[in-house]
Amino acid sequence: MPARFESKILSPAACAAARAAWPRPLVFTNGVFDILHRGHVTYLDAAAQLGAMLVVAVNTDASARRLGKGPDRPLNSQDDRAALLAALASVDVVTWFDQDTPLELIGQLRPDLIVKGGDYDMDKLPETALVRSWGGDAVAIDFEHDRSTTKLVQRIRTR
Ligand SMILES: Nc1ncnc2c1ncn2[C@@H]1O[C@H](COP(=O)(O)OP(=O)(O)OP(=O)(O)O)[C@@H](O)[C@H]1O
Ligand SMILES: O=P(O)(O)O[C@@H]1O[C@H]([C@H](O)CO)[C@@H](O)[C@H](O)[C@@H]1O
Repeated sequence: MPARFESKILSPAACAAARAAWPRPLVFTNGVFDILHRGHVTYLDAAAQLGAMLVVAVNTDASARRLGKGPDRPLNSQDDRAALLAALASVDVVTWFDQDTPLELIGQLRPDLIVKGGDYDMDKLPETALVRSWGGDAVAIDFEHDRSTTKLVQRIRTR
């Protein structure tokens, strides 16, 4: 019996087909989310409160590997990373992208707001100009918890 949250995980094509019926404002965020931590779930809850629906896009394993976060990263597969995100009450839909950036997917879904954590300067992201081109906006949510997957991996490795 699949867990109820599995139905939140949609392909990019399914998202593009469904988006016209989605409530607005539509909030979009993306990331690798390799080992989910308190910083992730806190910013995702804040992102969800900025609109009517939150879509989270994860990098495929191949895309994540090209980011250079570490030779053995991601540790968790795309499917597992998507499942953990889908299990969160603040997340309405999880999808994925195989490119180096979510630019193409954002162009297909046309969200009203794109969100990242406070480690990003949104004005430097190409996706910001894209979302602003149709009147949307881009915000970075300040960290409330000093966590990172890399730090967790390092702690596990040096125990
Ligand atoms: N401590 C944190 N608080 C709030 N948001 C965060 C935090 N860490 C990462 N984020 C955000 O979570 C999303 C996913 O980031 P990512 O998967 O790179 O997390 P990470 O912990 O930084 O991982 P890594 O250490 O592997 O880079 C991004 O939008 C990022 O801005
Ligand atoms: O988990 P991360 O490293 O925050 O996710 C990356 O975010 C990048 C960001 O959106 C700037 O474009 C993105 O390009 C990259 O593909 C990862 O999702």
